[in-house]
Amino acid sequence: MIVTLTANPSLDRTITLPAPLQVGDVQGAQSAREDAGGKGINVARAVVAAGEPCVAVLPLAMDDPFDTALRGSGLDAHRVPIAGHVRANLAITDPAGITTKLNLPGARLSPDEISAVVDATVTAAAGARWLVLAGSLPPGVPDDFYVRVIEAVRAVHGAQAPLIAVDASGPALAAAVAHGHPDLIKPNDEELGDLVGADLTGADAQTALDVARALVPDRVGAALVTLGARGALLVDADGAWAAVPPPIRVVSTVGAGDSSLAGYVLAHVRGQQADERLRLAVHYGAAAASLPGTQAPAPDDLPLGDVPLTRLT
Ligand SMILES: O=P(O)(O)OC[C@@]1(O)O[C@H](CO)[C@@H](O)[C@@H]1O
Repeated sequence: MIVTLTANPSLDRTITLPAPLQVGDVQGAQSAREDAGGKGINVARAVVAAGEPCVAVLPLAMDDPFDTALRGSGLDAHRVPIAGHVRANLAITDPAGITTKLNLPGARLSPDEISAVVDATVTAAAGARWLVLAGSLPPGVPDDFYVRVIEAVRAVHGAQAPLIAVDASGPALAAAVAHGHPDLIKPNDEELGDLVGADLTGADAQTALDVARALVPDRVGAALVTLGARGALLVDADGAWAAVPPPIRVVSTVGAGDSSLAGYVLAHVRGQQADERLRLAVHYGAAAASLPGTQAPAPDDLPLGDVPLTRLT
């Protein structure tokens, strides 16, 4: 079983434009859709679509309209009651596959609500193979929140604790790497650069590897670094591999990284080796980018074509 925690879920509104976005202009949209989103929820949707059991933990008020979209997704969700309401994030996509994303801060959590989210995650993690901690932290939640969750899960479950993946950015990721020793992190090029104070935007796999090696395995068990259309890099204690996606038509890149993480975890629970985990991660990321909105890919959505892989070390 896989458990995900989304501390800051979002109702993802995607607007598709028939022409490139013109800032400051009035433009007619072609279509719109809404998905129950937030990084951990997106991971959970891809995992469930692949037939693996998954529980998604999230803070959610009883009367939140987000629950309608969440129920529609068919996820097994553990809702931790809070007073605030889920944010709505906006993605605007154009015919060239360029996405503009506007994210709101999210509902403020009180100290009691934060403790309830930690407790619910510890409970849900019993017997799980993976715990995926994903996304930004909402207002009121301190930067070391993921460290707190990791420590609580490991303290309660000991040797039976699940492997823990962290998909975050900025101070939340920095704290998790400095103090939590996650089993896996999944930064993109920019987030990895922020972590070490370097500009890695657009970097190739070898450059990203040189940076990631400073973290793996001393600070994190492994790093899956997504590089957008250039594919991804996997670094663990035993080696490093790079993979590139098959050709696709990009529709919406929102959630592609989440699907990559889902692909990695799915391959891991199926007993696949590091290179095959990376291959499935890249395949899932490509599938998500070829689907509209934050739609999570099912196995049938995986694009045809190879995912060429190179061993780097
Ligand atoms: O504010 P965060 O949590 O960093 O990002 C939120 C978000 O952009 O991430 C997902 C795509 O990865 C979307 O479902 C959601 O809108």
